[in-house]
Amino acid sequence: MIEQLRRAFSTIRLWITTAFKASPGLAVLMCISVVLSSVLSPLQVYAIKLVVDALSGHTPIDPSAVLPGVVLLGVCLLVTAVSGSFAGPTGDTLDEKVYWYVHDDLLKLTAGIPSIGHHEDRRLADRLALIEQDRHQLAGVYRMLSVVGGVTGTITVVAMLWSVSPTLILLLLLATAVAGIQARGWQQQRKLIRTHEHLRRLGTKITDSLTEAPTGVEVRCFGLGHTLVKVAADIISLRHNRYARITTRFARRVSVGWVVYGIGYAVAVFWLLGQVRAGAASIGDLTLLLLVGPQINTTAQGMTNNIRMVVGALDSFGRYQWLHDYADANTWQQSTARPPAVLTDGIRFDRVSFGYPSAQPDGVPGGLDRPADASSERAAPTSPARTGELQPSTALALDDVDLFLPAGTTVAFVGENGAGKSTLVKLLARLYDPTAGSVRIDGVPLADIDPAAWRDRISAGFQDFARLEFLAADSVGVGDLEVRDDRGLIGSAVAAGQADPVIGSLTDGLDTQLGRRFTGGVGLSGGQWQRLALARAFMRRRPLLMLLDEPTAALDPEAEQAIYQQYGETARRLAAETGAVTVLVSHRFSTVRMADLIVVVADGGIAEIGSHAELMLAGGRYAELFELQAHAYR
Ligand SMILES: Nc1ncnc2c1ncn2[C@@H]1O[C@H](COP(=O)(O)OP(=O)(O)OP(=O)(O)O)[C@@H](O)[C@H]1O
Repeated sequence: MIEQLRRAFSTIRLWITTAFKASPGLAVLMCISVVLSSVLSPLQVYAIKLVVDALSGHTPIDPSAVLPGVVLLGVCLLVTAVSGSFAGPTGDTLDEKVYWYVHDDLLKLTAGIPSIGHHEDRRLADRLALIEQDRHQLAGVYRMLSVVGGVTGTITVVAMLWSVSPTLILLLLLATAVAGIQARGWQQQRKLIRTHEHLRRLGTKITDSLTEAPTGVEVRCFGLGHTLVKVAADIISLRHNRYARITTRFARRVSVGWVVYGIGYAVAVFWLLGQVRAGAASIGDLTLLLLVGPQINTTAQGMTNNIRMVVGALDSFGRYQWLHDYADANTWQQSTARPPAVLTDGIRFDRVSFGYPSAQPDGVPGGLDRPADASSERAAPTSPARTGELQPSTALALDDVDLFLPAGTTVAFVGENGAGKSTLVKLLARLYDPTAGSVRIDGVPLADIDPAAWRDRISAGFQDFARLEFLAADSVGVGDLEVRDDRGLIGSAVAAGQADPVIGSLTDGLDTQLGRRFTGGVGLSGGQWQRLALARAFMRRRPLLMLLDEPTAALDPEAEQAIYQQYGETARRLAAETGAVTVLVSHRFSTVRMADLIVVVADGGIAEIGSHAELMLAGGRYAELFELQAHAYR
C-alpha cells in the first residue's frame, strides 16, 4: 500500500515537473489560460440571467439594474477572446516541446543502460511504443489543471441549477451516467491497445520487412510478398476488429443514453414553463435552464473526460516512471572499480552460467490469442532481477563454465552453431552480466568494474558489424572517441583493417558520406562495410582485450589472410605492452590453429581445451573437426 502510494506520488511529481522542465514560461501561461476558460463560460450564462431578470417586468428599463449583468458579460467575452487567441498556439508549442523533451529523455535512458539485455525485453519495447503513441497524454501539467477547471465548472452549473430548483440536479446525474458509459468504453479501448501492443509491433515489423532493402532481396527471391502482406493484414485486423467491436458496443449504449437524457431535458423545460406560468419561477430561471441545458451534458462529459484524462495521463506517466526506474535499476552504478593498467594474471570465468533475458518466460512474446498480462503494466522494476536482466533462465546458454584465459595469449573459441561462443564473447565485453558465477579480470570481478572504463580498454570486431552511415572518417574514427578526428590514427587503422582499397575507391576519400539514403551518399558492399568495421576496431590504442567474433565472414580470402596476419602482429605487440588477451571466434581451423589456446565449446560448456598440437594428439572433437575441414580443402 505504502509502495503504491509512493509510486503514485512520484508519477504525479513526474507529470507536474515534465512540462515545467520542458518549457517553464509556456507551462505557466497554459495554467492561467485553463483556469480562466473554466470559470468564464458558466459566468457568461449567469451574466445573461442577470440581464434577463433585470429586463423582465421592468418597463421602462432601468439601466442601472441591467448594468452589472452587461458589464460582467462584457468582461467575460473580452477575457475569453484574449485568452482563447493565445491558448491554441501556446498549447501546441508546449505539446511539441514536452514531446521532444520526453523523446530525448527516453533516448538518454535507453542509451545510458550499459547492458544490451533491454533491447530484447518485450516489456520495454511495449512501453516505449505506447509512450510514443500517447505523447499527447504526456503534454503537461495544464491538462491536470483542466481537472481543477472542470470541478469549478461543475460546481457553478450545480449552483445555477440548484438556484432554479434542486430537482434539476437529476438532469446532471443522468448526463453523468451516460458520460460514465462513454468513459467505460474508452477505458476498454485503452486496455485493448495496451494488451495488443505486441501485435501492432509484429504487424509493423512484417510490413517493414516488405519495404526494407536488406530483407527485400529474400522476400522477392522466395516470393514471400503476398504471404507476408496477408499475415500482416491478419494480425492488424485481429487487433482492429476487437477494437471496432468495443467501439460499436459502447456507441450504441451511449446513443440510447443521450436519447433518454434529451427526453428528460424536454420534460424539465415543460415543467419549468408550468412553474413560470404559475408564478413559482421567473423568466430568467427559464432562460438559465435553456442556456445551461447544453452545458449540462458538456459538464458531465467534461467531468468524465477529466477523470479519463487523469487516468490516461497517470497510465502514461506510470510507464514513463517505470522506464526511469528500469534505467536506474540497470545502470550498474555500483560498478566503480577501474580496469588494471596492464593485465598480469588473466581473465577467469568462475562457475559462470548465463540465460538470455529474452529466453525468460516473460520475454516470450504473447501468442495471437494470448495477449500480454495488463496487470503487470504498473509493477515497478525495483531491482535488476525484476527487470528480467538477471533472472535465472529456463534455457541456459552457458552452464557452470570454468575457464582461464592467461594474460598475453591468443585464445580461439570453436564449436558448433549455438554452442555458446558468442555468448562468452558478450560476457567478456560485459554486454550482459552472468546469471550466476563471475568473470574476473586479474582477480577483480568484471561486475565491479565501471562498464564504460572497461569498454575503453577493449577492442572488438563482430560478425554482425554496424554499418555506420557517417562520413567515412567518422565511421572509422568513432572506434575511439577521444581521437576520432586524428587523421593520422584513422589512416593507420584503415591500413590495419585492410580498408585502404575501400577509402581509395571513394571520390572524396575519408570525407565521403556513406549511405545511399543521404544526398551524395555512397553505398558499400557487405565486405567493404566489414573492412571499415575492422578499421574501427583498430582505433583502440591500448586495449586489454581484443574480441574478434567471426569478424571476417564477409571478406574475400586474400583480405581475410591479411587481416589475421595484422591481428597476429597487433596481438603480439599488445601482449608485450598491456598483457592483452586476444579472443578469436572462428569456424576456419586454418586460422584457429595459430592460437596459443583453443577452447572447444559445446552445449553451453567447455568440451576440450589446449593448444592445437595437444588437441590433435588427444584425438577428440577438435581433431575430428580439424581433419574434416582439412580433408574438404585437399
Ligand atoms: N539474444 C539471444 N536471446 C536468446 N537466446 C540467444 C540469444 N543469442 C543467442 N541465444 C541462444 O544462446 C545459445 C548460444 O548462442 P551463441 O550465439 O553463443 O552461439 P555460438 O556458439 O556463437 O553460435 P554461432 O556459431 O552460430 O555463432 C543458443 O542456443 C542461442 O539460440
